[in-house]
Amino acid sequence: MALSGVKNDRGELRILENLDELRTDLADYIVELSEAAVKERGVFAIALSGGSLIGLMGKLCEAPYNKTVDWAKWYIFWADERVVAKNHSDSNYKLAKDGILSKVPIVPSHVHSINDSVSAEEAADEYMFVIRQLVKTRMVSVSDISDCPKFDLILLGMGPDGHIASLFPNHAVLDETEEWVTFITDSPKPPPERITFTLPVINSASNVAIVVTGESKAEAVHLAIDNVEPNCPSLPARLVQPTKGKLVWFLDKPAASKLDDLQFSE
Ligand SMILES: O=C(O)[C@H](O)[C@@H](O)[C@H](O)[C@H](O)COP(=O)(O)O
Repeated sequence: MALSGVKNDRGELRILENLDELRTDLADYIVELSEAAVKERGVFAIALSGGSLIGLMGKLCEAPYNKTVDWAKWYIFWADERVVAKNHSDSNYKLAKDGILSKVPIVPSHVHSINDSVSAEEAADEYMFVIRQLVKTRMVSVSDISDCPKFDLILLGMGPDGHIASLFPNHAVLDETEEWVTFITDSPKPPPERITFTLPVINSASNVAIVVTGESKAEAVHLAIDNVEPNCPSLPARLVQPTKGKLVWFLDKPAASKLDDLQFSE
């Protein structure tokens, strides 16, 4: 690992030498959290995003991970999903299914994807209902300071504009505090219709990881992590501040290249 440490109150930074190291470190991190959750609660509730994240999780389908993970205990959710058919190339479900879920022995009934045959609003409502049922049975834990679900791990990517899940800069969706899952119909990143976890749910998780690679995101990484003046309060990634949970950033060197006060070991 090139560098790791805690930065201000912005969580733990893991800056990896290259993508291969990042893939391995990310797989080790996920497996460690899965083992801890299964030991403590008997299950592991993990929420995925779309984008490059899924490819970066690919090591989980390889030895030794594919054989050692207790896949039967995994419950899969999406922190955000595009409202398209499940077999559409834009579907985050399809991305995860093709990239990971079809390659490991996950229990099909533990995979909680959205209803793709209704409107974005209905899909968000239904998804919240599904999560509510699983919170009741404690397949998903509950926050002890709010009534929010407490996912064992929420995995996020970040766009060059600082968006995470489908929470975009300067969008009213950032102010949603009542609902666990909401919807948008005007996403600046296509496709326009999406459902997304809200900030209160993301910030109630036991663990949140933001996985960012590439130089095009270096400025957003700087604005999301460093003490910048004027502050960028509406940069969604900056609003990820788990109340009691732990935030970890997985960055490659290009993504970390504009962070203040960092010296890379060569
Ligand atoms: O469905 C989506 O669009 C995502 O969940 C989104 O939040 C994604 O994680 C970021 O846009 C980063 O995507 P990249 O890693 O591909 O840039």
